[in-house]
Amino acid sequence: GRMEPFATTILGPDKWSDNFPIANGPRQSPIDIVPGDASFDGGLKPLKLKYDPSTCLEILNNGHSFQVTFVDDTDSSTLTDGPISGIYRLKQFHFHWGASDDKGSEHTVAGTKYPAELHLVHWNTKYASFGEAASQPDGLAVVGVFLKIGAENANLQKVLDVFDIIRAKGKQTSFANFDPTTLLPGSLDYWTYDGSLTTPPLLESVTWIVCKEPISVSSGQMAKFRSLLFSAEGEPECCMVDNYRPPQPLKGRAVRASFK
Ligand SMILES: CCOC(=O)CCc1ccc(S(N)(=O)=O)cc1
Ligand SMILES: [Zn+2]
Repeated sequence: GRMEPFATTILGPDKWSDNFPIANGPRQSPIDIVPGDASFDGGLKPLKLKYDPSTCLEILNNGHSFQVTFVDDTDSSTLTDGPISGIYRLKQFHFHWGASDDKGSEHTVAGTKYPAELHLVHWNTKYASFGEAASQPDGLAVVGVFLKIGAENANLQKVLDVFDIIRAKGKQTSFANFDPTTLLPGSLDYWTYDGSLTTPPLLESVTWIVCKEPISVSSGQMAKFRSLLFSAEGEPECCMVDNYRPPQPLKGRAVRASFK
């Protein structure tokens, strides 16, 4: 059946290349972002994120993270400008996190790991669907936002409050009228580079847009993330933690900065 990318009992990131040889490809994600090596590009536009909360549909535990999915049959929730051209539609957002506050993000900044990282996944409407876009070099655009330990995040809490319903793999529940804009940092300064999905199928179709400024999360809220399970009901309980892929080789790619 479908491979569980992170479940410790099966295959961790080091084994993915057996089934997905692209794991050793030229544009894999995540990467370590070295600010001093990023080149400022004055041609990069500000990100334009326009989200309609009424497109928010449900929240589910898919066995390797939890994700909030959106209705994407119209241009109601979109990403435009920034480093991309055209219109990309929001499909879902999800997170990656660690077993403790000293790790959990996928991208790192000069080697610094954050306790978690938010991914807002968008697909290029020049293609017919997410699935088709996911196989194209310009098919997807993912906005990454780091989470840093600090004040409790009231907007994030709205998501954490339904965790008891989706604790086990395969559980889902309706989740309406959530505005993902409330999870964005004050500044939308970003780094951008050409990369991939960070979990199988690891397709090299993602324009990565990583925000420089983190949002806050309290240590107690991080503990709530860790109450989710990789395992399904009736299976031995396996805490959903460390569902992040470590940084991958840059292989000559340029990382551009939208800011000086
Ligand atoms: C074509 C089927 O492909 C999928 O379902 C990929 C889902 C998927 C979406 C986003 C990401 S991430 N962490 O790179 O933002 C990984 C995997
Ligand atoms: Zn992700």
